[in-house]
Amino acid sequence: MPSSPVLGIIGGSGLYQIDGLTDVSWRKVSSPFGEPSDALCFGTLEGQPVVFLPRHGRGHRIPPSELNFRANIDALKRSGVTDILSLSAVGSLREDLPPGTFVLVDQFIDRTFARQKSFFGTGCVAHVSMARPVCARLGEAVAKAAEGTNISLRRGGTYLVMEGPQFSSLAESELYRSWKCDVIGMTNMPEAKLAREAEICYASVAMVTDFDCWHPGHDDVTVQQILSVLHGNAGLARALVKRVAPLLSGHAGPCRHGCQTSLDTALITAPEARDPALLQLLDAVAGRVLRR
Ligand SMILES: CSC[C@H]1O[C@H](OP(=O)(O)O)[C@H](O)[C@@H]1O
Ligand SMILES: Nc1ncnc2[nH]cnc12
Repeated sequence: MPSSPVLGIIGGSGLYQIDGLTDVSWRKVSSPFGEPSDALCFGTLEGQPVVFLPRHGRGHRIPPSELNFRANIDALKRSGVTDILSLSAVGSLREDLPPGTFVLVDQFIDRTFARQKSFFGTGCVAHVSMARPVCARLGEAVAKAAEGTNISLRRGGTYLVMEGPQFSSLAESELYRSWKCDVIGMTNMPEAKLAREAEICYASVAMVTDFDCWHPGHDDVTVQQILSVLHGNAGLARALVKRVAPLLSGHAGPCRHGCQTSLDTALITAPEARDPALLQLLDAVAGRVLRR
């Protein structure tokens, strides 16, 4: 069980480093699940140990479908991370969430289909709950950190995760709006599922960069438009992270929402039927429950 909190930050498009870290060192962390997106940046932010990972790698080399989400989460777990804050660019599916708005996501609809979605498999099967995919304790810290700033933070929202890399068609965008989704992006799944399997608290701040393609009053989405809004927002995102970090020191003991004990009720494969080779891969992610 983790003793003191370590904050992991996954930076999305436009966020390839964070400011204000002391004792900084970029270190490669190996994972039995393959190559993480980049080296991890270890440091201290406002007295709090943090580990930063640029989701697409520095220079934005890796597209959403080719991200090795398992290696990224496994490497963060091996680095002692207890809480992950994801920062992501998203399109808005609602008139009242204009570009520049930050959404503290609390639900996801996973429409991805070409990704490895679990650490578990034949030889060790697990089914974790994703009913509440976001950690309420970490989410609360993010909301508190935004108070008194000029960040426009909307608490709660459903993030539709599409496969990409192409943006959605008008019919798809309208379909997701009819499902009452709030924002659309390409990366938070299976990231959130894997964080849950690895017993790491996960919260996501989705930064609206565009109105996707449904909005009659706006041009269709382009990368140029997304990046120009994002560069405007990056300072606010960094300020938010700086205020979240010290709040973690108040998080004594395991998360009461169960994020850090999610595997207690998830494993179904009988001990004698487990595959030793898979168990070895699961050493960091599930060692807590597999070793007992
Ligand atoms: C550069 S626009 C599309 C790209 O941005 C988002 O990524 P991230 O969540 O890492 O900020 C979106 O999901 C797409 O991958
Ligand atoms: N409209 C959009 N669709 C998917 N991913 C995005 N990331 C930023 N804007 C997006």
